[in-house]
Amino acid sequence: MDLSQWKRVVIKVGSALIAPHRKGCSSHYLLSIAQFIVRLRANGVQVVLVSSGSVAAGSHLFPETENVNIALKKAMAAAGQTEMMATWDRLFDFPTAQILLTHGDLRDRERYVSIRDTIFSLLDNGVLPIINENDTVTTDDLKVGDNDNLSAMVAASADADALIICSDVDGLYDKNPNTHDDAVLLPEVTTIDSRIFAMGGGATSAVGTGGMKTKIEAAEKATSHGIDTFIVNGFTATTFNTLLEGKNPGTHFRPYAKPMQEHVHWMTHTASEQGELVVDNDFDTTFVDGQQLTSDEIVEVNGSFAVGDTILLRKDDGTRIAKARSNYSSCLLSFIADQEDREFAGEFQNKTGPIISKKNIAVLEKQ
Ligand SMILES: Nc1ncnc2c1ncn2[C@@H]1O[C@H](COP(=O)(O)OP(=O)(O)O)[C@@H](O)[C@H]1O
Ligand SMILES: N[C@@H](CCC(=O)OP(=O)(O)O)C(=O)O
Repeated sequence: MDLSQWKRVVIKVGSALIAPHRKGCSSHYLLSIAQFIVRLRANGVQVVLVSSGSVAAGSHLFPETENVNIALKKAMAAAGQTEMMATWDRLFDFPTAQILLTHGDLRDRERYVSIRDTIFSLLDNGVLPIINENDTVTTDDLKVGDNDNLSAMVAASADADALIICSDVDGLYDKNPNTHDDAVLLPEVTTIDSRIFAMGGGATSAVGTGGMKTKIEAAEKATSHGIDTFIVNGFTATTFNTLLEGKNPGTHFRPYAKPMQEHVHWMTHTASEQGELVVDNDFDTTFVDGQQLTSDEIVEVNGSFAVGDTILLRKDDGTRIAKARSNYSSCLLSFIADQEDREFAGEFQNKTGPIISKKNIAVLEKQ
């Protein structure tokens, strides 16, 4: 871990640190995080903050504690968000900016690029971006659902060197330390595999979302982009002094030695498929030597997608092969795949170009 190499860092702060008693925001734990941000910036490191806590911060404004439905949670988020932003803003003597996002924004390539450009413009002008999910407008289909995964998507979009997830525990343990006295902390994780995923349970606090499961998912997203990822305890000020000394105070997930290319990473970890192409079971999945998918190999076109949308390629037996950018709409693909005259279909495709281009294919490793 070499802090002097960090140019850009994303720090994610969990709800328990923002509103520990659900009586509005408290700056109690945020002070040491704010000091850490100030020190990093003084050392020339650009910082992006992903802050949870709008629901936890706003809940005290609503007397209803039983039957908290989705509409009420959204109202808490709307009210808590301003309180949370005001609390952060008071802690800094430089400007802050609020960015509220949904998965619908991040999975759209144009909007994703626009978000990235905005983050860079803010950073280049000394403004601290503070990001949260736009809870009031999300639907099941549109939301990321937890800020751990959101912070990893943000870290990838901002091309960060490190992602620091500040939580209410010291890091990843081999089992939940809140329910197992014999749980052991893992200081370092080099490979995120099913064994690591099996360790991560859900949240046990009243305010957290996702627990360790979503933090491990976030670490997988970030490390595959080449980003050093840490889960640390945000309750203790020593955490941040240790980080500034270049030491790891929690769990360090090592980045991939060979990170994915940027657009392949986005397709794999951020974009969600708008439809799917089902291909023959004997389809060669290596995509080598300029080999191209032809309409002859398409068994079925599912869903409705436009040119440029991300689609899933899967075999007839259900095996997920790859995510790719479609150069054809679902209508056009159905049309050529349904042609009985295969020569016409072949010629049509030769003239129109490849259905998917090699540079826009993200092969899914876990098949
Ligand atoms: N293997 C594990 N190691 C550490 N914490 C775990 C583990 N499994 C589940 N957890 C739970 O994850 C919680 C942290 O996640 P969460 O409550 O979502 O916090 P945050 O608000 O910081 O995102 C811990 O308090 C703990 O209860
Ligand atoms: N967007 C939500 C936070 C969701 C979330 O992931 O919370 P946490 O597990 O505390 O990071 C909010 O602001 O309340």
